[in-house]
Amino acid sequence: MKHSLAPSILSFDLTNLHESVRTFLAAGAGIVHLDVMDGQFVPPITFGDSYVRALRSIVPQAFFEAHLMTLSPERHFEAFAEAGCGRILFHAEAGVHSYRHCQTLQSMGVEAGIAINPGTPVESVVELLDVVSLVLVMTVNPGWGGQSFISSALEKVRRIRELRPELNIEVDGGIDPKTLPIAQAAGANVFVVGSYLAKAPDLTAAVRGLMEQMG
Ligand SMILES: O=C(CO)[C@@H](O)[C@H](O)COP(=O)(O)O
Repeated sequence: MKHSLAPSILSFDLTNLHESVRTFLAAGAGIVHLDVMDGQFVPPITFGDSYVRALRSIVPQAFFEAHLMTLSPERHFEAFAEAGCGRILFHAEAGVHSYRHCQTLQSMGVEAGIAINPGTPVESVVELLDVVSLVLVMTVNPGWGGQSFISSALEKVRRIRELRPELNIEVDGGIDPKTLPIAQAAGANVFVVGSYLAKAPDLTAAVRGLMEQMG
């Protein structure tokens, strides 16, 4: 099982974002995690596909994943795929046709990921496990960086890992050197990290430190 670090750009200084992205990729982080918020599924609004396209022109080889915290996520699949996202995650809570949406992403040649909020049970995604490449277990309420890790979400990670030993399980929210090993022990193998890296005095050292912990 491959372990990956996915820095979220949400909390980085936007005036210097391109340098931060270059730095964390050069330090070994394998995924650029893009938190797309629409002001409806969650209160804040972040950015859209044109922003992702601009970022991609700076690091054209990087693997981009879009985490759509939007209502009607399917409306945005094409735009984010064309902007260069190799994986698109959407929320199980955002609609009633998740299975079809996963099939749509597969037919577009894009990896599908399904995300669940802290209050959403594993049962809501069990029927999707054959059509996703990743399940994202939120370890904070979606919408903001810098929140505290919700440890009760780990039981969901354990249960999904039992059901699917080979599936990618990503955790997102409050991940830092203290919580990463706990999430990893529960069975997570992809780690979204926002504010810990954004605040790090030495970004390269912080990425390398987390990667060493991942082993
Ligand atoms: O999706 C989200 C928030 O909705 C996350 O990606 C957070 O942005 C992670 O940030 P930290 O909790 O690591 O600060």
